[in-house]
Amino acid sequence: MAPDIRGVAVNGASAEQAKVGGGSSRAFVTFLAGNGDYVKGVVGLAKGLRKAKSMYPLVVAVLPDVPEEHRNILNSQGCIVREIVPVYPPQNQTQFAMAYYVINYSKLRIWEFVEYKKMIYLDGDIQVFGNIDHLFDLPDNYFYAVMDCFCEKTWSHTPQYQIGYCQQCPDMVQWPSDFGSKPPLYFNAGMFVYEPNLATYHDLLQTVQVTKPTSFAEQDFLNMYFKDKYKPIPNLYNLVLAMLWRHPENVELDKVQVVHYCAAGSKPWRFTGKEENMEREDIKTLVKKWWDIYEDETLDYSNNPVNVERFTSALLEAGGIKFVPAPSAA
Ligand SMILES: O=c1ccn([C@@H]2O[C@H](COP(=O)(O)OP(=O)(O)O[C@H]3O[C@H](CO)[C@H](O)[C@H](O)[C@H]3O)[C@@H](O)[C@H]2O)c(=O)[nH]1
Ligand SMILES: O[C@H]1[C@H](O)[C@@H](O)[C@H](O)[C@@H](O)[C@H]1O
Ligand SMILES: [Mn+2]
Repeated sequence: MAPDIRGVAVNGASAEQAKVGGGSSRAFVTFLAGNGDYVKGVVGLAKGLRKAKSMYPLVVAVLPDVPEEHRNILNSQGCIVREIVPVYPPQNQTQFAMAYYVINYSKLRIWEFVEYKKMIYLDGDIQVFGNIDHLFDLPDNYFYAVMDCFCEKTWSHTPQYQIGYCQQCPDMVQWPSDFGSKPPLYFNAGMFVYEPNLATYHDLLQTVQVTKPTSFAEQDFLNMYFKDKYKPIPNLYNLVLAMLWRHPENVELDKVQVVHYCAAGSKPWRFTGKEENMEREDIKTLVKKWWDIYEDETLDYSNNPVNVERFTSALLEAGGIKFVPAPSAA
């Protein structure tokens, strides 16, 4: 049987580097909480990354309330399961845009994964339809993510929504001068490229404890914290579905690599088609594409010895050894 090398740093970070940070390896990372159906999203994502022939593993940061059974499913799909301790924001009367957003503060723990030099965070309700490994090559020391859209009802508590201003079409409605300065560019925190770092990690945790929680929870917090390091990347790396009806002129659907099923009613594993906009053909097609990956048994980790070969190859090459795969028995 092929060795299980999922936990091994693909690009050769040493144990010492792993302890202090600055490791040289790369991985995708997602977040999972609770015993509900988001585990399906993560399984879909693991299979999508495999279909896209990504070189890098998927780490799943799980809260203690994720049941053993779900962790086993993730392991059997080749994921690296890492338990994290929940992070709670300071007590407050905040109304989150969605009540469960409070758990997302725990995402801050992923800055602690310093055995990886660079990581790409993806929400569990994201699917990749193309290989995005090249994003790991973006210059270091920035925070890369896609600009959000302010047009959905989840934004109705904000001045942006109330005056109809969206950074996706900044010239349509001018920012009124008596509203103070225009807000800085704001990213959707369902996908981002970042570098784990212990100093940043401790500072994030300290800062969050003295920051008033706001409606988009850690997404608002990360926007505030990284505002000087943020570099927008094209929306084909995180298509927030509402863009399809709010800003179709900014979407080139055939080029989209990463789809974020975040619009109300769009989670593929719960899809009924009944909610507003969910009857659209483009939405139904994207939901079907998610299911095609989720149900494709050839994408299961157990059916992918090639996957193990690819990791082995990357590992050996990092050590200067050329890997020659054994001829297939078929
Ligand atoms: O019961 C749950 C709920 C959420 N999640 C995880 O938390 C992520 C965020 O939740 P959603 O994807 O449902 O939320 P949205 O896409 O609407 O949220 C957006 O705003 C949030 C504000 O907290 C986060 O920043 C999130 O990453 C960003 O995409 C999920 O993908 C999933 O990875 C779970 O594991 N279990
Ligand atoms: O994080 C949120 C969430 O993903 C919502 O579904 C979307 O309407 C918002 O634009 C975004 O900021
Ligand atoms: Mn999401």
